[in-house]
Amino acid sequence: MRNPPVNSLSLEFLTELLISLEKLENDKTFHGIIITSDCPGIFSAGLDLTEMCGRDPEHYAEYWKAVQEMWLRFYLSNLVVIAAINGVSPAGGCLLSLTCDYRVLANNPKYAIGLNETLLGIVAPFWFKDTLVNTIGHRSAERALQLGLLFPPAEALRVGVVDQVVPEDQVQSTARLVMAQWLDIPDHARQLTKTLMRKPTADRLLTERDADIQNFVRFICKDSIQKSLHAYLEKLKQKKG
Ligand SMILES: CCCCCCCC/C=C\C=C\CC(=O)SCCNC(=O)CCNC(=O)[C@H](O)C(C)(C)COP(=O)(O)OP(=O)(O)OC[C@H]1O[C@@H](n2cnc3c(N)ncnc32)[C@H](O)[C@@H]1OP(=O)(O)O
Repeated sequence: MRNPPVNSLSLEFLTELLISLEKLENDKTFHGIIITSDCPGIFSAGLDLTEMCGRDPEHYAEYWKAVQEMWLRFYLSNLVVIAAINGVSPAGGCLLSLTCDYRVLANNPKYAIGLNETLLGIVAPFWFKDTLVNTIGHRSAERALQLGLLFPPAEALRVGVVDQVVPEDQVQSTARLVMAQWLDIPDHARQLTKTLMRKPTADRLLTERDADIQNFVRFICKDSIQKSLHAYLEKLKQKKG
């Protein structure tokens, strides 16, 4: 991912990600992809706050549809998808990694990962929640979501948000080793098993997709939510000054 400075998932970047995924899926010489970051120290800052702040309802609806599409397409991809997480990964950045089949995280205490939406005064939608529950179980997910926990590497491994923590200079090589193991499995059997495991979760969003967009638009348009997102963005900008 190369969307400096922080790989935020803007509408344009999400569209590029989806086009890239589609191209790779349509090229039958590809069997797997490794998602990693070109921004030093940052895997992805998550959803782009500027797409959710000070825009009109039509824009929010279009943006949310793209976020849903990203989740659906990566979560259900027939390719083996591995996240080589070489930086901090809050909220939507964590969600993107949770769509992958395997997560390797660099062992740097700054590289926290988690769904921290509540800390921003927002609520992780049900499909964010379902993805986390499927990964770490109900009790751990409930605690992590309510408290908006961002896990440092050792904790992330203990709770199961990531599958492996390795020294920073070994993230890419480890992801490639893991990819080789996954690609050794007969493709059709692995793909069908992935579908079996993930389709019920994806189907829930597919059947409630329009309602989920409407909920998002209603929620994000609230004055109180706009105020807190605006204040949060300002705080991020002032950090430098
Ligand atoms: C009732 C149920 C209804 C259901 C409703 C559902 C509602 C759900 C709604 C939303 C869900 C959202 C999920 C998300 O993903 S929200 C985004 C969460 N992300 C964050 O909190 C991360 C914020 N960023 C940071 O913490 C830092 O930027 C960090 C990634 C740690 C990098 O730090 P650093 O290297 O120091 O860089 P800066 O902070 O200086 O940032 C550089 C510039 O980038 C801008 N920035 C940062 N993050 C974002 C972002 N997520 N979106 C847009 N822009 C971002 C930052 O403002 C700086 O900008 P500038 O250079 O102009 O000052």
